[in-house]
Amino acid sequence: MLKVEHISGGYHQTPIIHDVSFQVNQGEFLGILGPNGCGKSTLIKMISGILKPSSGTVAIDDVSIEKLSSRELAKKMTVLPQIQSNAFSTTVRETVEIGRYPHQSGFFSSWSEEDEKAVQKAMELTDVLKYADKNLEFLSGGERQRVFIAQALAQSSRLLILDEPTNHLDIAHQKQILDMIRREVTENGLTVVAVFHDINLASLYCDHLLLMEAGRVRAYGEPHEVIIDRQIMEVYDARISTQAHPEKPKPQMSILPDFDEQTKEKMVSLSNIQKGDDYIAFIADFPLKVLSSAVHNAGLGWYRAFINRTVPPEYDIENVKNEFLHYIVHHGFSPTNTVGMMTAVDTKKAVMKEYPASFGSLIVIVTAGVGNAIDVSHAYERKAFQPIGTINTWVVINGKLSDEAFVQGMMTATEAKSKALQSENVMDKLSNTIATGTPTDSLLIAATQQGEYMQYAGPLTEVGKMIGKGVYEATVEAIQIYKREMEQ
Ligand SMILES: Nc1ncnc2c1ncn2[C@@H]1O[C@H](COP(=O)(O)OP(=O)(O)OP(=O)(O)O)[C@@H](O)[C@H]1O
Repeated sequence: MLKVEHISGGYHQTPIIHDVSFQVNQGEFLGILGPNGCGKSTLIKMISGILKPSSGTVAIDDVSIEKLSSRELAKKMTVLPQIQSNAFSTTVRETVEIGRYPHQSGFFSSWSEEDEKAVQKAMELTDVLKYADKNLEFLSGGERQRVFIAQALAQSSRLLILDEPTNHLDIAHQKQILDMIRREVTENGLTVVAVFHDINLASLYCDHLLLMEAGRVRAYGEPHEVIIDRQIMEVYDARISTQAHPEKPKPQMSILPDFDEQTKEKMVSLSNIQKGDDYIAFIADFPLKVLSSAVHNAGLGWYRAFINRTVPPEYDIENVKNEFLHYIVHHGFSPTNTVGMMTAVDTKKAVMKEYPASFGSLIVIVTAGVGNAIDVSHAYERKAFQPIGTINTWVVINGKLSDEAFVQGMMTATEAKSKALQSENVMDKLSNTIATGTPTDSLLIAATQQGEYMQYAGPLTEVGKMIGKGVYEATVEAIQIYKREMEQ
């Protein structure tokens, strides 16, 4: 559809673009990224015929744009430049109607039903119909932006070139406009080239990305091939870190700030533990990075408090999310800053241990109910699910863990827990084999993310050794407490 081959050029004698080539097929969305002044807008001007390259060619459907008249070009390609916030004296409808000019012929108005429909549809898609008769000067920057997007859509060409289409827009309208453009791309074969400053939006909505650096192509490919930590950091000269998007296979990045408000390293200890009537809590005065399989706020996040509460055996598990939220609020914890777990055993009997270590220290807190322990390798033989009986394990580390260390820490802790069940001869009553856990065990690994950096937490690392020893010893003790209770 659009083929750019070896274009170079700039303004007067100043070269800006150097040997840029790429191709966009029909029904594809290409995002152009790059730092301020790298030449994105200049490239857009060259693609759209506003600025002539000193060498190289731009072709649409294999026809060089130089061979097309401006009206022919406008029918094939719509260009929405960066919007300037000048005063405008036209109405929204009149502005959108301008998009239909390439379709008009002769001196006399040839406004057709098709023109009318295109204008109406464009205003509907961009949510500006409600301002149709308002003057542009009375609209906000974001509302105006949507009017110009409507104008571009009304032009009904098959190729849309947009320079920062979503700046000025709030997140709801960014999403609405980009969802709408994406739908036109996927369902109706529209081809789009757009400049983005927001790397995450570009990753989310584009099929391919072109990353520019000083007028050249630094990287081109699918978002995962372009949004790579080191590459983005080098091109933008800013520290970032990439993560998975929660729903789509499109990498997202976070800015890593270079300021540090904290002067003194903060530590946690067993003194951070508080016991309530029916819960045990670990409360820090700063957030810890946490990976957990809790009931409330599971997954990876930053939290200041963890609670493990006792619930009665007849607890209604169906309503657990809502009920737990109410419990947290009712007990004065912040619902967005607290991780919550539950157990049928008495949390006052939780085993709490602290281990000094070369990297800082490690705290382990375990509650164990093993009445319905199972051997995971025989679990497939079971039908009924008995939710009562849980081993809840917290491992809190004074140290800084990498993501892989968090995952390895979970593995190390799980292995240590299973070994404790083996040592204590806890049986799966159905298979009559040694149990490995219970059906509802929860695990939490938390780290202060200060002090020594630890890349790994496997069994033979310093932190892994302490996790193995601590979780094993605490779980053995918790099982022994449980057994004694059962005997009484
Ligand atoms: N009309 C012009 N005449 C001369 N130089 C220009 C002109 N327009 C832009 N430039 C220069 O060309 C270079 C690239 O500008 P361009 O606007 O293409 O960058 P950009 O990547 O779009 O930047 P931004 O992210 O800030 O919008 C800059 O150094 C700029 O000063």
